[in-house]
Amino acid sequence: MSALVVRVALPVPIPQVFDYTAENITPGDLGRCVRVPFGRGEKTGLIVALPEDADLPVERLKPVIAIQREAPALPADWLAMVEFTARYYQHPLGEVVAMALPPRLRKADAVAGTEADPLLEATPEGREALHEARRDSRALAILRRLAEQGPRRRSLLREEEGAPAVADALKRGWVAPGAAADAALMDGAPELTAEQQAALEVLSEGFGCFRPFLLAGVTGSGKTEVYLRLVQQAIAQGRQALILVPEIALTPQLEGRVAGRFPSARVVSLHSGLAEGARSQGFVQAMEGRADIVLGTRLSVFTPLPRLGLIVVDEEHDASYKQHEGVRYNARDLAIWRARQCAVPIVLGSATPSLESWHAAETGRYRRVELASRAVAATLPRVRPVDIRREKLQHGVSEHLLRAIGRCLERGEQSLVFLNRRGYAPVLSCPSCGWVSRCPHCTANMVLHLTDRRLRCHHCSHEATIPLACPDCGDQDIQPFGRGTQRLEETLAARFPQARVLRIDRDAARTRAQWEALLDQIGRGEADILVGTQMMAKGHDFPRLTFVGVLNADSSLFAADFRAPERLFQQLMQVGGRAGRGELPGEVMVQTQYPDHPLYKCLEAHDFVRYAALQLEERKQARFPPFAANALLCATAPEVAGALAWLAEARAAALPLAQAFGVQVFDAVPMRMLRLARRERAQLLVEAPGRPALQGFLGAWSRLLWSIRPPRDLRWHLDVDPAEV
Ligand SMILES: Nc1ncnc2c1ncn2[C@@H]1O[C@H](COP(=O)(O)OP(=O)(O)OP(=O)(O)O)[C@@H](O)[C@H]1O
Ligand SMILES: [Zn+2]
Repeated sequence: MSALVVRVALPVPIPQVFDYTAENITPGDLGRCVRVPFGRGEKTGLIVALPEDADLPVERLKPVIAIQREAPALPADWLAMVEFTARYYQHPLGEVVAMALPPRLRKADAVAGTEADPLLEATPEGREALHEARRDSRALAILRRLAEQGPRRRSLLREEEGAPAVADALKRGWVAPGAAADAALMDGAPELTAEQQAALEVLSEGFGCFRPFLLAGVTGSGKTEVYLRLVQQAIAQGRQALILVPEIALTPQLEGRVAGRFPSARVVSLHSGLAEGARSQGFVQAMEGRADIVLGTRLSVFTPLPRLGLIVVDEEHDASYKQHEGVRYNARDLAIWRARQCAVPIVLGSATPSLESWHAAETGRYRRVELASRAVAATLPRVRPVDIRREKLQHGVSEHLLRAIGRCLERGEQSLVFLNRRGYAPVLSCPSCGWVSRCPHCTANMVLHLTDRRLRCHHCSHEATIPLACPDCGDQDIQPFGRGTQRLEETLAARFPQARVLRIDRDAARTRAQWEALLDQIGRGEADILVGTQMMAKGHDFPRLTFVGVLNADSSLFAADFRAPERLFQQLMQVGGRAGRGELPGEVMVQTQYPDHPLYKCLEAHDFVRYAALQLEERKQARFPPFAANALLCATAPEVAGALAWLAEARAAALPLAQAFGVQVFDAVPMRMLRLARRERAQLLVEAPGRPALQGFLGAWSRLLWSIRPPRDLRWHLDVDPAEV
């Protein structure tokens, strides 16, 4: 068959695909990258359809330049997924493809590593040879390894023992490819607790069909162990497992733990810190079915997996699953869609599930499985609010908290003081004229960083030197106001001169390597007091960490965003959950001016269920998600008036549609943080009774939006299911 027309998704910011002609096209070319003329230049895109007819007369179409046939074509289910993403998030398909495909594949140069990588095992002849051998050889060393450790990937053996030795052993018939299911071999797994075992039994009933589970397990309950057993079962069935983890959690420690557990499985790890080549290679390995486990952050939800058998989303509530720029997708939600599409079970795990998932479990859409106790520790840590209304704080820290740290030090244990604000002080100000260090480009203050002596805007990264005197009135007595992690570190070091104080925030861990080094240092016990931001809040497991103190939690208690209390509760439960995970009991103190606030009461009682019920009731009254579905239309311009005017036009276009779909389109408003990086911002909210209504409306509305010609300096985007409103 030689179809003539190919339909191509190109990375251009318009919701359109483009037709070209090509010769000798076969159905196998669907999903291949292609180079085409575009405008005055060339572009690379993906063939997304082989239509019978083009939208234009065929003679007016241009021919493609080249089709990349060396690399495998993207499979149909992958195309279906990017098409769904484009449709659901109202984003041009070509840009979704460009985001989801690793650069090397996009560039249409071939990616190495298409070779098969079988699991090798010792044959009966091999075992005999091992017994009879009198002289040692490299090939025998391979046999010994296989006899002791079970089957192993050929590529791993080549790395360990050298390629000639592997070839030699194969030639002699001592080793041979074994069954794929051998990759399920598990190493060093602890025996499950009765509770973990019970959970595993329920979850494993899900294999073979679409079944969404919510694994609600308290901090330290050993959810990871349960995931790993499930992964083992999936691999034993000859299937692949996809494990999604939050941005900050994917460390070599976790990679090592998973790879170490499955010595003969191929584990592909995907995250944003990966070099282009490594990402492309992992992607291809997964796509060709050679990877058994894909472990990765949000983007890896787009990894093609022909033998997919299980999806796990760890810490499913985590904000990093939602992308905040470009294609504003939520990887957890796409993972659910994908599990349904591939008819596989999906496990969403968390100690503090998102209210969306919790509600889905309450209403029976997801099946809830619980782990109510910790795996190792006898109890959950004791949590106490510290009332700071009448106490004189020492540089922001209460005496209660300081004494608890002191006791912890005496016992030789680690403590963590959590303050979600990096830098030395959030602002520099002048006491005589009221000048503050504002960012010239944003509605925000510039943060004082003393380690490198700079003022820095955390929103646009604008930097300035620290003035010696007030720029407005010349007063030399300008002062840092408030505190950040650097100042807290200084305070604690002064109070506990004998202690090793270690600060962990984005400034201390700029690169993945620095972040790793810090975690190793803590793990080796080379720090007594940790000062950390949210980077330290989740996932970590340090058995000697027994005390957690929290500063400045109140600041998000009355925030304007309706999700702020949910996030605060999750964050406090997660950070508190770092205490007392091993044999030693843990303690948590939260400084607050509102010790009787229901949030702190629920936290004290470790009562997620009650807090979730309270929050869901409020959401129901106010018609917030999950009792409604939202979208935001956002516009930015040099002046907010321009953004508001365009949004008003967009709203006028929406009104007739809104009525038809039963959705409400609110007036455009300037954003709370009006200026960001020299642009002013406004948005309008769309509220629908549910996702189907919202989707129906957005589909029709966005077609109109693309047809309203915006002023040249205006930019706009839609955010479907926004994380913040
Ligand atoms: N069955 C078990 N026997 C012994 N140790 C276990 C068992 N299950 C888990 N552990 C250990 O308990 C600790 C907590 O487990 P894990 O980190 O998986 O918990 P989690 O539920 O993911 O916690 P969090 O949500 O707080 O991150 C780990 O050190 C883990 O190795
Ligand atoms: Zn700024």
